[in-house]
Amino acid sequence: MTDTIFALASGAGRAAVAVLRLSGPGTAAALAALAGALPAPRHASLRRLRHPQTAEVLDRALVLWFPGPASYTGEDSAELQLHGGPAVIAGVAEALVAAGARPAEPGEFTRRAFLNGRLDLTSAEGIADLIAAETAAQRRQALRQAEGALATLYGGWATRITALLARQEAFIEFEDEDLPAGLDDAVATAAAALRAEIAAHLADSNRGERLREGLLVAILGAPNAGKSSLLNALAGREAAIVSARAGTTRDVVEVRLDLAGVPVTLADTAGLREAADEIEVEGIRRARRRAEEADLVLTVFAADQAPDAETLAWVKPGVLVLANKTDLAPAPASIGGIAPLPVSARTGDGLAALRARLAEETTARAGLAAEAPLTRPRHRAALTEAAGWLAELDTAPLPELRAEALRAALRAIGRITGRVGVEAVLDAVFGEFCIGK
Ligand SMILES: Nc1nc2c(ncn2[C@@H]2O[C@H](COP(=O)(O)OP(=O)(O)OP(=O)(O)O)[C@@H](O)[C@H]2O)c(=O)[nH]1
Ligand SMILES: [K+]
Ligand SMILES: [Mg+2]
Repeated sequence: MTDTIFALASGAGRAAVAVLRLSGPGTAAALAALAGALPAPRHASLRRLRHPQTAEVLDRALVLWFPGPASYTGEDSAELQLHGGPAVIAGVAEALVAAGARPAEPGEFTRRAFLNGRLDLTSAEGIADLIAAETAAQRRQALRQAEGALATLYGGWATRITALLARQEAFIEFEDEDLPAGLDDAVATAAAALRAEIAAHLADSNRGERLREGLLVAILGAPNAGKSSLLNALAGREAAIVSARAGTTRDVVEVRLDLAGVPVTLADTAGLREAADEIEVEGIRRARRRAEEADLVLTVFAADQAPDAETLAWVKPGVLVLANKTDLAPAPASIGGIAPLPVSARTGDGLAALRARLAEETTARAGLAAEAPLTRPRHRAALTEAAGWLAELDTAPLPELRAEALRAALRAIGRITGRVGVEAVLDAVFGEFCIGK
C-alpha cells in the first residue's frame, strides 16, 4: 500500500503562512483526525487543528481537500495553510505522523504525479527548473517545458517512429505478397527527414542548456589593472576588496548577475604575474583554471600601463578585451591586434557600453533558441542515440534490422519523456527537486 506523505511546500523559516501538503490514500483519514469532518472538495475551510491523541489545539488553519484523481499527484491530497511559525509547523507535522503519514522525500509529490500519468518527465523537469529560475528568460523556458512543449515535440517524434515501425513490420510480414513498390524506401526517406529535424534541434550550440545552468564569465588581468573595481562596479556593491597594493585578490570572488535574462556568475581573480608568495601562486593557478572553464573571459589591461606578457597571452578570439583607467590615459587603439573596450571603473565611463556588450555576448551563448529548446544533457544523449539508430536505416541490409533500429530509436526517445525504461532515471530526475514538490 502506498504511504501517505506530507511536507512543507512553502519556504522554511518564520513567515505569515506556511503551506503543508499531504498526498496518499490515508489523506482523508489524516485530515479527519486533525480537522474533523472533511471540507467540500477544493474549497478553503477554516478549522481548528488538533493532535489526534492529545486533542491539544495546534492551530487555526485553512484546510483544502483535493480528492484524487483530479489533483496534482493524482492521489487524494490536501493542503493545510498554517500560521507560519516553526513551533506550529513542528506540532502539526508531529500530529500528521501520529495520524499515519510520513515526511516526503525531495520531489516525491511530482514523482507520484508522473507515476500516475499526470505529467511526463520533461514537464516534471520543467517544474523543477521553474522553481529554480532566477531570471525572466529562465522562467519563460521552464514554464514552456512545464506546460509540455518538449513533451509535445518528443512525443510527436515518437509517434512518427511508431508509424514507420508499423510500415516496416508490415513489410516483413507480407514480404512474399504484393506490397506497394518502394514501401521500404519510403520508410528510409521518412526516417532521414526525421533525423534531420532531430539534428537541427541538437545543433543549437547548447543555448537552452546554458540558459538553464547559467554562464561563467571570468575577469583576468595583471595585478592592479582594476579587476576587482570592475567586478564591484558591475555588481553594484563592494563584493571584492580593492586596494592600491598589487596582489590584493587571492581567492576567486564570484557574484551573480542577470544580463538580459541570462544568469551569469562573474568571477574576479588574482592578478597574473610571476609571484613568489605561495598563497598568491595558488590564487593565480585558480585564476587560470576559472578562466579556462569560463564561457567568456574579460581580459583587463590598465590604460596607463604597457600591456604585460602574462595578460597578452589571454588576448585571443572569443575574449572581451578591456582597457580600464581611461581617466588616467586614453585607451590604446589596439592591444594584441584587438580594439579594447575603454572603461573607467573609477568614473563609470564606458560601463554602460560594457554592460550592453556583455549582455550581447551572453545572450549569443545562451537564451531562448527556439520555442522548445533542448535543456538537458540527458535529453541530448538520448536524442543523439535516436538519431544514430535512424541513420542505421540507410545501411541496414535486412528489413528485420531496420525494424530493430526503429525500435531502438523509439526506446531512446521514450526514455526522455518517461514512456519506457524509466526506473533508472527517476532518482536522478526527482532527486533535484526540493522537498514539498
Ligand atoms: N584612476 C583609476 N584608478 C582605478 C580604476 N580602477 C581601479 N583603480 C585603482 O587601481 C587600484 C587597483 O584596483 P583593484 O580593483 O584592486 O585592482 P585588481 O586588478 O583587482 O588588483 P589585484 O587584485 O591586486 O590583482 C586601486 O587603487 C583602485 O582604486 C580606474 O578606472 N581609474
Ligand atoms: K590591487
Ligand atoms: Mg583584485
